[in-house]
Amino acid sequence: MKIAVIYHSGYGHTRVQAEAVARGASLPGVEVRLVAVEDIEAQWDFLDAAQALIFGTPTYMAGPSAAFKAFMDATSGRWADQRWKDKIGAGFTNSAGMNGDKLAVLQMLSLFAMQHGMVWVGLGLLPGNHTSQGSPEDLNRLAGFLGAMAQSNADVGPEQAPPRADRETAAHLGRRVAEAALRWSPDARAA
Ligand SMILES: Cc1cc2nc3c(=O)[nH]c(=O)nc-3n(C[C@H](O)[C@H](O)[C@H](O)COP(=O)(O)O)c2cc1C
Repeated sequence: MKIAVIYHSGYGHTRVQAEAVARGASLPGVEVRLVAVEDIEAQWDFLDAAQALIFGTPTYMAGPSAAFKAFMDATSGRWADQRWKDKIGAGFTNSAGMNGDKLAVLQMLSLFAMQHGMVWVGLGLLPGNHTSQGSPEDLNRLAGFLGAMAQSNADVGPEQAPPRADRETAAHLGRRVAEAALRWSPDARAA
């Protein structure tokens, strides 16, 4: 079972989120590879062989970063022959605003996966921090559903942001994708 976490991070915050996704996806029998889009040329074979692809980008100007969009565009040959059809897909994004238009990015990532004929796995968590009993320490404190959201204060580095709740939310997504891929794979069904 192979899972690739493909991400871009301009200043390191989304890399922290990507590492948390990879940690969560690292179940027994699962090989997880973190792939920065800068290194994509050496990783296409791994992506093609993977059962699940998890996409992550910072939210820049209400969309994915230009570097991540360049990766998306570079997959058009694979789209044309639907080489990634039926792989599991999921997504995450990080930005400075609590909202910051992160949903627009998750929508774009999910549509990207749909164009490839993939099977999208959402976060699968109820919202945290949305009642008087809630706390910013809650999982899914940003109340995303389509994927994992994280928020990083704009004046601190990746050693401080995104905070633990968002890192654990990211790990939850990674674990959920790995579990879904294990259920979905024909090899797992035969076992
Ligand atoms: C060009 C640019 C555009 C940005 N646009 C947004 C935005 O639309 N919404 C938001 O909340 N934050 C925005 N930010 C803040 C980043 O999303 C935030 O700093 C994030 O943590 C950067 O992640 P990174 O360190 O992985 O690059 C923007 C930052 C940059 C550099």
